[in-house]
Amino acid sequence: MDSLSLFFTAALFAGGLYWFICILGPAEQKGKSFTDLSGGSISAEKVQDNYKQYWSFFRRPKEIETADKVPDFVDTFYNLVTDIYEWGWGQSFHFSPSIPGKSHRDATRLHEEMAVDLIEAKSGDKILDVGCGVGGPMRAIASHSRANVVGITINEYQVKRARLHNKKAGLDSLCDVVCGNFLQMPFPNNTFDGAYSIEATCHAPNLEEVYAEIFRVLKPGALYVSYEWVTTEKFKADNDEHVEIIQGIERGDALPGLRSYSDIAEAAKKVGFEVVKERDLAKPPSEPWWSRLKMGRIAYWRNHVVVTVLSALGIAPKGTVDVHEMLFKTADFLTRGGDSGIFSPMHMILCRKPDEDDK
Ligand SMILES: C=C(CC[C@@H](C)[C@H]1CC[C@H]2C3=CC[C@H]4[C@H](C)[C@@H](O)CC[C@]4(C)[C@H]3CC[C@]12C)C(C)C
Ligand SMILES: C[S@@+](CC[C@H](N)C(=O)[O-])C[C@H]1O[C@@H](n2cnc3c(N)ncnc32)[C@H](O)[C@@H]1O
Repeated sequence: MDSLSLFFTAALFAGGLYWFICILGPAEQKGKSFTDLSGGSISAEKVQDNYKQYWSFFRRPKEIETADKVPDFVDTFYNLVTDIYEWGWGQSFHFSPSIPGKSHRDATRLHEEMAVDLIEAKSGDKILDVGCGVGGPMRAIASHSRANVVGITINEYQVKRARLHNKKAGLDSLCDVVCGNFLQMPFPNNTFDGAYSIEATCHAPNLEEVYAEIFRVLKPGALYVSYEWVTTEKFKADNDEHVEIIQGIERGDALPGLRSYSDIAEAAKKVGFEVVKERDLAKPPSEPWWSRLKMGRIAYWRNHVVVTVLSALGIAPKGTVDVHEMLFKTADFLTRGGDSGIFSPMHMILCRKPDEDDK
């Protein structure tokens, strides 16, 4: 080959590689590059073992009897997936209805702002984010309302990431993050002027327990909104395909058993909340929340190749390929859950803690 052909072949190869890695598919990002995918707080050599432990625990969620072990395994799950989520999805770990003509980023922000508008948060208020991830929603909500937001997550690595992002965004004076279990929160009674949880309380083995804890830390009269993962009225427990989809979602998302939409308000009322509003935000006229998952499919293949190469080169921990493959399959179950209408990740409930004099 003469040097000119060699030059053009190399240029073509480099261009193709650049297109494959950097341009193809949604590069949501980020702050997280594919070259620094880690196992969160788990050391690189233990990622594969932790993945195996996670998998054997959540493989049959309906059979989980030791509810007290769930938070630890959820913590392991987030060590395994946090970097991949940030890399392939962004800093907000939740879905939102698609909005024609708007980007995913804008649709995500509007879904987050709706939560804070529902709880009427305003400048100077102290608001709790229950299960805050790396703080995408917290930052959007703090800049929209100028309220002070305190987030809690079980995962120490997410605390580190969230604090870093808060600082970079210049929002660290409004946003604070603590590591802890939302079933036993390190806050005194009657601390917060409002609270929200976005696709997080689905990890609680018992919804009443987490709602009771949120009720305890809210001031009387304060509002709480939650976007819950639920099976809808279309889910039929005697339909094998429905069961397969729901189990697939539970396994790939660290859920100790999905709840029915009809259990949500019941749990809220049991702990003392007054239910102000309840609505499945996935229902028409909302556009499908799962179209973003469907559209990303080619990029997931690209990501799979990238992760496999990085893992073979020892840049990403061994086990990252397994975790990525699990997420790949989960995306399919979630899409089928959306297409069939048997599952919603945004069943919204707005509650109020009654005023002292309402008693
Ligand atoms: C609320 C929860 C998480 C919801 C979503 C943020 C995540 C659910 C499934 C995740 C993903 C699936 C496929 C991945 C893809 C294979 C990879 O290449 C890039 C990242 C994904 C798109 C990843 C991103 C986050 C999700 C959409 C649960 C846990 C309660
Ligand atoms: C899917 S993520 C959603 C994060 C965030 N709400 C968002 O939308 O970006 C779920 C979050 O719940 C947190 N979580 C799950 N179980 C928890 C527990 N027992 N205590 C505290 N946080 C928990 C996880 O650590 C994670 O941050």
